[in-house]
Formats: sequence, C-alpha cells, structure tokens
Amino acid sequence: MPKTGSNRFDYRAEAGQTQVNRLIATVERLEAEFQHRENAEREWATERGLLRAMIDQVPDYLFAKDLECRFLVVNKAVADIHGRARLQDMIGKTDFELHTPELAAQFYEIEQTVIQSGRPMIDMEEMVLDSTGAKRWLSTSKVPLRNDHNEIIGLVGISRDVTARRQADLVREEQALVLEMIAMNAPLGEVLDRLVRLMEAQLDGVFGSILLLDEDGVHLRHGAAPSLPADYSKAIDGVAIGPDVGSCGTAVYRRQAVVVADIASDPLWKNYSELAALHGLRSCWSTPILSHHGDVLGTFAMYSREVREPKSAETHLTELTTRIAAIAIERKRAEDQIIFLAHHDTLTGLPNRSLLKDRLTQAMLQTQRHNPWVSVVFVDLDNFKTVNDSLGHTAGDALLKIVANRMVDCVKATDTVMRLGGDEFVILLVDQPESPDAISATLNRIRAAIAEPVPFEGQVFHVTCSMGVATFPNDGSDAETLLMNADAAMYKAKEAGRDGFQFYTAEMNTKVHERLALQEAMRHGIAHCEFYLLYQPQVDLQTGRIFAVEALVRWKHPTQGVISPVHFIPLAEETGLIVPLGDWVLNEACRQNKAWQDAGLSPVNVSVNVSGRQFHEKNWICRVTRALRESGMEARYLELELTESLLMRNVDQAIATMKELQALGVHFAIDDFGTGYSSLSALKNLPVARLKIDQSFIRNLARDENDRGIAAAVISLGQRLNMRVIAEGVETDEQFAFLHDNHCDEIQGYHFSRPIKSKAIEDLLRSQTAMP
Ligand SMILES: Nc1nc2c(ncn2[C@@H]2O[C@@H]3COP(=O)(O)O[C@H]4[C@@H](O)[C@H](n5cnc6c(=O)[nH]c(N)nc65)O[C@@H]4COP(=O)(O)O[C@H]3[C@H]2O)c(=O)[nH]1
Repeated sequence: MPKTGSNRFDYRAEAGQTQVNRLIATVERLEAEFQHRENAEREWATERGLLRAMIDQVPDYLFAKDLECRFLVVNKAVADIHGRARLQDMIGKTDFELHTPELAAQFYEIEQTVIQSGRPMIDMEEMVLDSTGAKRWLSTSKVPLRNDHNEIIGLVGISRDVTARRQADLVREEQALVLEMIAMNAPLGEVLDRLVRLMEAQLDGVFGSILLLDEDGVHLRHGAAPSLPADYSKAIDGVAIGPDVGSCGTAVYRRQAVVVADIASDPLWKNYSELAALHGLRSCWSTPILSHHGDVLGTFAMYSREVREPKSAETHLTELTTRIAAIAIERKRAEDQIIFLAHHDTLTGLPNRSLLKDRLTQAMLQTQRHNPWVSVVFVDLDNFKTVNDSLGHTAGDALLKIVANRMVDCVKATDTVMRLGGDEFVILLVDQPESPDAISATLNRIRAAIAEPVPFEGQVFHVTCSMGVATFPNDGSDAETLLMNADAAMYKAKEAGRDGFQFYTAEMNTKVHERLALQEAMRHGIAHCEFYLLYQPQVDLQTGRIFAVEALVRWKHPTQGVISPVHFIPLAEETGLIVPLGDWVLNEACRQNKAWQDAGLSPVNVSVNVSGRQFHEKNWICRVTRALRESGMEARYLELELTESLLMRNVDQAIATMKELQALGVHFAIDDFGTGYSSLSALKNLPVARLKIDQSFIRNLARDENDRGIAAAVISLGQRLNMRVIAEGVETDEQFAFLHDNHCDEIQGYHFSRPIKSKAIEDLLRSQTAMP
C-alpha cells in the first residue's frame, strides 16, 4: 500500500480498517451470541417439550393454580377427567366452572388455606365426579407455589385416582358389616337387602335383586330387591325355573351365570321382555347362589336401564357378594333346621313335647273366646314294644311313621298330632263341639286307622292303641292337669283291655296315685323281704312225672295281702326294680332247689323268669354264676325263661350271652312263644332247649280252630328244631287231650297243679321219689 502523499488517506485507511475489524469482531461476537442463544432456545424448547410429555404421560393429575385458584398449568389427565380435548381449555378456569358449587367451594377453601398459610396439604382423600358423572376418589397433595423471591404466587397440586382401592375398602367394610349381621342372626330379608344395596352403591345405574329357590326346587321366591319397581318384583315372585325363563330362571336351571345385555332382543326373555319394558329394565345379568355343597339356593341379579354387560370388576364384585348371600341363606336354613329339630320329632316330623304345652295353652285361650271344647288325647301303642323288640328298630321306626301319618289323616288341619317319644303321642283336638259323641267319632276313626294291618318288608303286622281323653274346661283348667288326666285315662284304657279309649273321670287320678304308692311300697318290700316264691310243677306228658318247677314270685304286702306279679312286674320292669327283685328270685330259686336235692328228693330243674331289663344288665352272667356258686346247685338244674320279644331285640347279642351261660350248663326256654315275631332263621340259631306255647293259644283250644292250628304248628316246629315243647296254662281235660294227641312233650297248668309253696312241692316230689 503507498505510504507518501497519502498520509491522511493512510490515516483514514488505517482508521477505517480498525473500524471494520471491530465491526467484524462485533458481528462475529453477535453471531456467536446469537448462535448461543439459538442453541439455548432450542435446548429450552426441547426441555419444555420433554417436560410437557412427562407431565402428560403421568397418570396422576398435575396442575398449578394462581392466587385466585385459576388453573395456570394442567396435564392431560386433568383435561381428560374434565372432558376437555385441549389443555388450553382448562387454563384460566376455576373449579366453580368445573364442579358443583359445593365441591368447588370445598376445594377453594382448602386451596386458600394452603396459599395463605404456606403449609402444604398432603394425601387428602376427596371425591369428584368425572365428565361422565361417575364418582372418582382422589388422593391429593397441594403445596404452595413460590417465585424467585420466595413469594407465594399460587399452588401446585397432584392427585392420584384411588377409586379402585377406595371401592375395595368400602366393599370390604360393607361386607364385614353384612357378615356381622349374619353372625348376629339378623333376619335374612334384612341381610339380603343390605347386600343388594352394597352392590347398588358400587355399580352405577344398577338395581339388584335376590330370588330364593323354593323348597320344591322349582320356583323362585322374592328375597330382596330394594330398588326394583315393587310391581315388577311382585310379578316375578314364584316364577318357575326353566331353560328360557329370563336371566334368573335360566341361571338356576343351567346352574351358571346368565348375562343378557339386551332384554328386548334376547330369546331367554321372550316371555318376560314386555314386563321388563313396562318397568324400563333393559339388561339383566344373573348369578346362581350356590351352597357349599353346590346346591342352588337362589340368584343374585343386577338390572340396568341401559343395554349393557358387566365389566370384569363388576363380575368379580357380583361373585363375591353372591358368596356372602350364600352364607346368609345357608346360615338361615341351618338355623331354621335347628329350630325345627328342637320342636319336632326327627322320625315322624311331628311337633314334639316342647311345643305341647304352648299349643295347648294357646288352644285353651282361643276356646275361652269362642267357647268350644279342647280335647287332649293321650295315645299309647299297645304292642309296639313287641314289634320293636322282635323285628328290630327299623321296623319299629317304620311302624311309628305309618301310625303317625294315619293319625294326622284322621284329624282336622287345625288339630295337632305330637309325638312325646317312644310309642306315646298326644293329639290336640280343637274347636270341638260340646259333645262327647263327636270326640268319640274322631277317636274311633283313629283307633280303626291304627289297627289297619301294617305291611313291612314282606311281613304284615298289627298294632292297636289305647287312648285317654281329657277335655278343657271340664277335666282341668291348665295344660299340666289336662295332660296328667289324659294320661290317667289312657292307663285306664290299657287296663280295660287295650285297643280302645277312655274319657277321664275324677276317680282315675286315684289310680295314678296308687301306681306311685305301689312303686314306693315295692321298693320298701324288696328291702324288707316281703316277697316269696311259689313253684308250679312242669310235667312230662309221656311219663306223667314232674321234671321241673317254675318259680313264680309273690308279694305279701303288709296291708293289702298277697299281690299277683301281674300287678307289680310291669311296674318293676318300668322302674328298674326288677333287677334287685330278679336277683333275689334267682338266688332263692337256686337255694330252694338245692335244698330239695340235699333233702334226697329226685332232682328237678328250676325254671326262673328273666325280664329284658335283667338280661341286658352288663354283669348278668356274673349274677347267674354267683347265684349258682352261692347256692351250690349245679348249672344243669337251672333253666332261664326268656320271652320271645326279649330274644329278638338283639338276636346276636342274646345268642352270645346265652352261649356263655350254656357253656356252664344252664338251659334256656322261650316263654310266651307265638306272641312275638320270631323269624325261623333266628330261632334256629338260638341255644334253646324248650319252647313254651303261650297260654293264650291253649285257653281257647276247645273253641278256636285257629288256636288249635297254631298250637299244633308250634309243637311240630319246636320238635323239628330239636326243642322240647311245653304248653302252659293247661286247665281242662280237653286241652290235655288235644296236647297229648298232638304229641306235645310237656305241660304246665292248673290241670296238674297251681303254683304252690315249696313245702307242697316237697311233698309232691317226695311222693314222686317214692314211685317206681
Ligand atoms: N289261668 C291260668 N294261669 C295259669 C295256669 N297255670 C299257670 N298259670 C299262671 O300263668 C303264669 C305263668 O307264668 P308266666 O307266663 O311266666 O308269666 C308270669 C311272668 O311273666 C311274671 N313273673 C312271675 N314271677 C316272675 C319272676 O320271678 N320274674 C319275672 N321277671 N317275671 C315273673 O308274671 C307272670 C304271671 O305270673 P303268675 O301270676 O304267677 O301267673 C303264672 C301262673 O300262675 C293255668 O292253668 N291257668
């Protein structure tokens, strides 16, 4: 560049160069700065974008509000829950534009507290309605929003949707309440009602209904439907289940859940869609309620006014609630069953003793108002014990059931037949006209019905009954007296020959007292040796010789004189006094027989009657061996007479006991043969040496063709079973001749000798010993 002549120029040029350089530097700096700022802005935009994406993708609700609680920032979740498509639509809004005034005011108050106090609120539970109107539970934290100068300029909030947890908690709490109700025996209707309401509270726009399956297993009955239209519930009450009976009838029929989303078009509802439409019901899903055994107890149905299906959470909740309904129903049924069992006899299903006084008292109260009579009829079966003992308990039970049904069939629906236990029944006849004839007509019907033959497992047996009647108000003014008097009348009917009835009369009470007195006197008599034995000879028909004597007990009462065993043995058996008395008889009979032998008389057997009560004593065998040991009499001279019914009660047990005694040498005879129901096979296995034909067949031999046939058959049967056959109660020459002609082995009866004292037997045996 030229230096001379151009100093100014140079200067200027130099100056210009510096300026340019500076400019360039400035431009470059600006450029760099600009670049830097651009970079920073780009980074900032990226960061903002990331931040936005982040807060929008968080499922929780995030927002910031200014001091007036207007939205400054919201994330997408907030816009969604409020049904806004764009985030901007939320900015500047307050809760008063989004929620009900009450809810908005509540939010406003809380937020102002946060802003003014500067203290955050953490994890508050609050309920909001979403854009669809559904309830949502939020767990919300709100903290103050501050600027760089630490001044509060608003608040920041974050909310989490805890609706599912909250619902589960509520359901659990409600379920616990319902279970508590079940445990506290609340009425079933109330429990089911609560369950339905629980479901309704959880599922929006849904009405619950519980139907119960009737005992007949076919019809559905109303259980609970607090929100369904009452007319609709009424219309479906009693509907029969089937393959196309709406949702519920079909669910029970199929034993599986049935979901009908649109009642109007579903074929399962073809017969009921009109009814549903009438009440605005559009969808129905029904779940069968199953017992823990898998039996259907009813249905749990949810109706809605819209076409819809249950969501999986709803199905889950329905299943859970249905299980609780099952527990409630089963519990109620068990309770009903317990109450029924407590008041009813399990065998016959009739009311039992526990209801008797109550029913009787009620009947008497009614009577006082309307004035007809109430009769209490005590019924006792006459020969039930024989059937039960000889044919076993199954036959006995079957008989009781048949007899119970027959009695029920004979009386009016308003009368009550009750079983007291065993073969004792009480019938309560109410609304009786004041006429003994009308009562007699009813009782005769009952008597005839019971006496009808009873077929059982190929056999036919007969029972009769004895009945005693006491009528209110004449025969007693309270339940207790009436029952006692009816009982006394029944005893009278027994005494009068059974198979009949007696009306109570005042004298009967003395009979009852007499019985009690007799029992007491017998106890005293045993302790004071008032009993003694008579002996009745048993004679061999071929040789005419006495081969045995039967020991028969007598009671010498200090004031009443000698009492026959017919009068005291049944009572002794009933009260258990037969055990000590029977022991005494056995010991005395053995002692006496040994004494005769020791006196040099030809040895005979001694036959002793044994009652069921004695035979079933645990140490019966020991008692017999002790009697033998103490008397010194050989076992082969002892014969024990057991009745046919006693033996048949438990044949195997009887055989075992008998065999043990037989091994010692003791013999056995079956007494009163022909009055029970021995089976031939049982008879064959019994270790019995002798059959005693019951005297009732001998008594009428001369007159009764049947009795002659029976006696002849028993003789032949016994002999074929290798037993000796003895006829008892032989009184007349004709009887004797018949038995002789029919080859009976032995006889016992007044024809030869009455029961006589030991001294008289001694004389008879002595004369026999002297005979060749
Ligand atoms: N009409 C009539 N009767 C006759 C004739 N021959 C005997 N008798 C009676 O018939 C009964 C026979 O005794 P059973 O059938 O064992 O019937 C006995 C027996 O079942 C029971 N019994 C008697 N003593 C005892 C005993 O020591 N223990 C037990 N468990 N029962 C006894 O009392 C029942 C009645 O005994 P009894 O009054 O002594 O009556 C006796 C006897 O006196 C006759 O030709 N005509």
